[in-house]
Amino acid sequence: MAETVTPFGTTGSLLASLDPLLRTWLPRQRWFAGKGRPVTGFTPVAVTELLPSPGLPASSEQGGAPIGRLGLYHLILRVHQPPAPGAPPHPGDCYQLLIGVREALPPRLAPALIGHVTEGPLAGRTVYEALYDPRPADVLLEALRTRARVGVLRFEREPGQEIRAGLVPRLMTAEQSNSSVVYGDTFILKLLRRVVPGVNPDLEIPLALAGEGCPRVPAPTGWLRAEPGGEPYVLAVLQPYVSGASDGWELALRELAKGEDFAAEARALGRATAEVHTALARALPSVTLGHAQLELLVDGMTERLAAAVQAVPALRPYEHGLRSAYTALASLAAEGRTWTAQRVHGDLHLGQCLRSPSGDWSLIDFEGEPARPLAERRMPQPPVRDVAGMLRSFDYAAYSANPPAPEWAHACRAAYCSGYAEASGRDPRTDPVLLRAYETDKAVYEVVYEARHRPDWLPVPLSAIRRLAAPDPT
Ligand SMILES: Nc1ncnc2c1ncn2[C@@H]1O[C@H](COP(=O)(O)OP(=O)(O)O)[C@@H](O)[C@H]1O
Ligand SMILES: O=P(O)(O)O[C@H]1O[C@H](CO)[C@@H](O[C@H]2O[C@H](CO)[C@@H](O)[C@H](O)[C@H]2O)[C@H](O)[C@H]1O
Repeated sequence: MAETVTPFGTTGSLLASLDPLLRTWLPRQRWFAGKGRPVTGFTPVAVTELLPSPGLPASSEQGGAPIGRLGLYHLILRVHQPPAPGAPPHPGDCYQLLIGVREALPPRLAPALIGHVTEGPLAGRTVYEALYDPRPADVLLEALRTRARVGVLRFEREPGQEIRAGLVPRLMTAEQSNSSVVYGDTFILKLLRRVVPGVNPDLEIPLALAGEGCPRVPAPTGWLRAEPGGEPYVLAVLQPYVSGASDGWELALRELAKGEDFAAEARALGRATAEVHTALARALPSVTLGHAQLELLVDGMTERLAAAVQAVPALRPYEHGLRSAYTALASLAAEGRTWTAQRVHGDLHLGQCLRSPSGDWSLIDFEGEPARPLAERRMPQPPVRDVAGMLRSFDYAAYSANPPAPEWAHACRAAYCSGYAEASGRDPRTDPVLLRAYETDKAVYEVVYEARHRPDWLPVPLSAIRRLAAPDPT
């Protein structure tokens, strides 16, 4: 990136001030994907001053008067880390940060502290995670409302969609892979954290579904893009907030705890999934997966299994049994069986389903599995892949209960498939080989995910691994 002159010097001197603080703060963030490896440095991809720093002259580019005693910087930083053991060298992931600068933090912002700057033009000031602070969060909404362009940042709003000024922001505290701010129960802004150049499915898919008039997915109202160095990034998406909604995971656990059946909701979820798939098949291209593509699919699954066994040795006794799910699929492909592939959700589970107070289900978060490369996440896939994700999720709920409730999972899984069949005319259970292969692939992914992020949960996907490796012969 070319050096940019800011009121306190160059982007280089801003980064020099932040560098030692970010090295310790960044790895502690839930959304930081490179945990377990030290941060060894940063390269700026884009640095944008949104509000000038307190006590420093306003930037000539910005031109505006300093607002209060708050400085606000938008950063896209490439984070350097040594590669994971056995992985090839990597230039480092890029993260989006919104950094506030104040002379001191009021107590309500204490959890947002990044650190105190000791050197350079910002010496003596405090830097913090600005999304906690309503003022910077308001700056973002106002920029979307007014379709602002600041430096490389392009704040855009869907034609015909209005955003009311002055909605009160609050940062969501839920565990998530990105960071979201809710504005007055009217909108939710998701700020993507690990960003990659290219078309982001979290904006692409909801926009395509909105174009089809599909009511199952909140339609984007606005978004933030940037094109530093000619590479396009989607950085944030604003959409209507489903006020008073509960997610499917919370609801499922609540019903389980009461010993209640969840089959009616599972059936409604099956219908909602099928409606989204039908709209996606209309909106975006489908392809036929023939022998060559299916071989690639099976190879991918087999490689992920091998990598997972390396990462989590507890999988080793089941490797052979699990692989039989993939060889069965390869055999069908060799016999000439083909499947239609289309754009899908890609990481569908109960937590991605919201039920409004009126009982309608919406699907959210079309980013796909964050660890997979963007090109892979945007590839057409058989819709059974999402079905498998949901079937795993019912199983997850049932096996995280004490005692486990396999009958409950069985009823939900059957009801979900029936609902899907009612709305689409295709019952996923008529495709058992593909379904088992995708369920196996998902369970393997979950084992690695839990080993990395929530080791206490590892027994939940491992119990499914045991069943998938030795399926009931009936
Ligand atoms: N449109 C919405 N209305 C209400 N709540 C939402 C909406 N979109 C997201 N949420 C809430 O925000 C949480 C995180 O959103 P999500 O898109 O899954 O982010 P991430 O990719 O960071 O996990 C969801 O679990 C849900 O509780
Ligand atoms: O939060 P994301 O959408 O990025 O998804 C990741 O985290 C999920 C957990 O929060 C994880 O889902 C797994 O646990 C869920 C219960 O917490 C369960 O409903 C899912 O079926 C199970 O896969 C998901 O795999 C991961 O990508």
